[in-house]
Amino acid sequence: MTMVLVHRRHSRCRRWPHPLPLLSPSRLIETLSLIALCCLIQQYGIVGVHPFVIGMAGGKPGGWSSSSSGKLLQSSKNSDSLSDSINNSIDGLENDHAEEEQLEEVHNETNLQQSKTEQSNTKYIHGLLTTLESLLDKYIVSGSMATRRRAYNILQQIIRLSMDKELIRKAERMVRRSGMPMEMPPPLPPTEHVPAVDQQLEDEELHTQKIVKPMGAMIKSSLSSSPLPTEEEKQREIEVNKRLEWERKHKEKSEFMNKMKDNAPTTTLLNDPDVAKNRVEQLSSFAEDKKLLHDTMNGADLGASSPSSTTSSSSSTTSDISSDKTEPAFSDHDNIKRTVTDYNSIASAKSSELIARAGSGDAFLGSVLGVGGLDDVLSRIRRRVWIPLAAPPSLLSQLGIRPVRGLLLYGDPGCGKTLLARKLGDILSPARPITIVSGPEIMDKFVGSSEKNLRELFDNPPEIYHEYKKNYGEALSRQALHVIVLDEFDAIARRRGGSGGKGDQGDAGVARDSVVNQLLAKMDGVDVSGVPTLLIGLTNKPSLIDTALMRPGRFEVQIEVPKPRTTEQRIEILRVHTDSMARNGRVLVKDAPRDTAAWNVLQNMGEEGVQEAPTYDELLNIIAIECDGMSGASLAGVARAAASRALERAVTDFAGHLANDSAIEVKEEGEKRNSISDCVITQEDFERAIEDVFESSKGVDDYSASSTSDANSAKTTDNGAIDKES
Ligand SMILES: Nc1ncnc2c1ncn2[C@@H]1O[C@H](COP(=O)(O)OP(=O)(O)OP(=O)(O)O)[C@@H](O)[C@H]1O
Repeated sequence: MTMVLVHRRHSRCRRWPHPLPLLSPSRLIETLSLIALCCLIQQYGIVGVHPFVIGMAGGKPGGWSSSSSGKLLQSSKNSDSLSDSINNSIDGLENDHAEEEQLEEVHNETNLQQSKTEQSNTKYIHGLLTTLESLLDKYIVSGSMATRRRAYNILQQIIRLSMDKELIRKAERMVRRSGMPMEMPPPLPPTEHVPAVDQQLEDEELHTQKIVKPMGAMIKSSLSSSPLPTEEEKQREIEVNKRLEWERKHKEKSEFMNKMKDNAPTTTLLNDPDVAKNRVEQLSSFAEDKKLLHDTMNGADLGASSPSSTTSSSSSTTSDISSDKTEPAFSDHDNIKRTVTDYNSIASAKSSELIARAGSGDAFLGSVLGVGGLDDVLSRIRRRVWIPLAAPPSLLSQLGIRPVRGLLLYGDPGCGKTLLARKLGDILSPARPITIVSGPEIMDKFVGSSEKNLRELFDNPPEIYHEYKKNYGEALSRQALHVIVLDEFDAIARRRGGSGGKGDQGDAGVARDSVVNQLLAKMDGVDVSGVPTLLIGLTNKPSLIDTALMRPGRFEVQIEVPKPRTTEQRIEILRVHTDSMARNGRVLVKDAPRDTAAWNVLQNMGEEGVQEAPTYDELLNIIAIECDGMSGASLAGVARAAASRALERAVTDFAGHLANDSAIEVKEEGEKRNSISDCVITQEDFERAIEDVFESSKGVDDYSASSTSDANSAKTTDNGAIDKES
């Protein structure tokens, strides 16, 4: 038996344990099978073991030998084919290894290249992500459509190019968090100019002009070439001439309008309300002219839109001041100087004029407004908020003053903050309805939605009232003040960064911070295109509001709406809520109006009863003393509860009579009376109502006490933040 050692040239293969795994499994099986076959045939024993080939030798010594190349050399006749096979196998093995090494190298190179590509892709995508982030920040602040378009394009690039799916997901998360809609933004509005498109439009316009103008001329020339024009043709010629003249005039107007859009504003503000009104009306007349021109150019009836009819229709819609002018609007040279800014200034002057009218005289008196015991508060609001809004804008700009943008009303629950804000809205926003929204309504569970809600609140003010729209049109729509009342303001304006600035409110805290940021941005007027807006924030907890919102220029005016402290204040509130009953003779008082229910009841009580009854003022005084410590809402509750006691008595009585078929009692001769017509509220009703309200509002009053201490610990400065006394 001979030990045959089969070598491999490759040094790596000489070590033990050698990489049998380098052989492909099929090759290994083939080799082993051949060796086993050899063993069986020649009946030799196993003679050699090699790390990668188990060699078998047998027969005569020297019948098998090893070569330097590691091949088995065969000298035996019987074993020719076998040794060939084995040698082939070994050749195959070596070739395999060479191929595998080559493959491995190629593979490594590819891997290297791929990782380089991935790295540079990741780097590029990170760049895009940074751009996207800054665009989204801008979008959160401005809500601008142009920014949204750019951000959307960047997002699409990331989705298209990123090799790393995680980066795509990250980009999408960023977009969702910003509140930007994922869908494609609407196409560019016509006001956004693209030079190439503009050029094309210009070319097209020139082309159309070429077609339109000769058409009129053609008709004219064809008419003039006719030897004997008929009556109809003459009429037609007049119409054509009129039309050509009309086109010329309106072309001038169009050029003027374009000039207004392109050029910088040139004129001063106009404060005279009549002039302002006139100018705004002229603008609307111009719009009408333009529409008629458009209709005519599109084939509307020539006669109906003839120059004479256009002028008369437009002048008939203008004010009486302009209607007595013989010259049509915009015909004199001065008008050419007007710009869009003029109309905005005029409308702005008109808006302040309307506010001035609404708040003049007794408008700020509590008794007129229906708000009791808050005359101090009302006079402060008048001075700080109404006066700058009612002043002519030109005067304000000369004085360097801007109307306030935010008013914070704070105080205990039920002290009349919402009531006051509503009434103020009527004075401060006479041209359009006010918007009242509760803080929690703005907050949305979806990331970015709260900011969006807030933006929409500012960006979509209600339309101005019809009569103003009719008279002053779009210009006033842009300039009339929009009053937004934010009830439960602390829900959206809480201090950022969680309590103590540690950001311990988790995701909800982060979301709320972003809402405050949005509010700050909106209040700072980043978006100059919006209508002027006054925010009125209402809260029971002023100390929770973010301090950045309190600085001058934002919620600059902060006023406490307190509980009624004196008997007089409570009397005023009670008077607001009982005035109607007393005037209608439903309160049993000595000075009840004649021939009312109360007066009739008094008559039946006799002289003594009348003497005992209090007057209306005395009754209010008695109740106000007994209601010490109550809020405005509780006092209103007392009035309601007393009335319902009297009503209960009367209805029960009446229903009983109905059941007995005696609903109508004859009290006196000829007079038909029943318990309903005798329904009056007595002093006793009020006293029992006070007990009821005290009983039912016990918990609320406890809460009031605690929040009073909170409010009291905060001291208001007239123009600035709320300072904690501690
Ligand atoms: N000063 C007041 N004069 C007349 N009525 C008042 C006054 N204060 C409160 N009321 C009555 O109480 C009701 C509730 O008041 P309001 O909702 O304005 O209080 P609030 O301060 O906004 O309370 P909250 O902080 O709980 O929202 C009012 O509708 C009104 O009928």
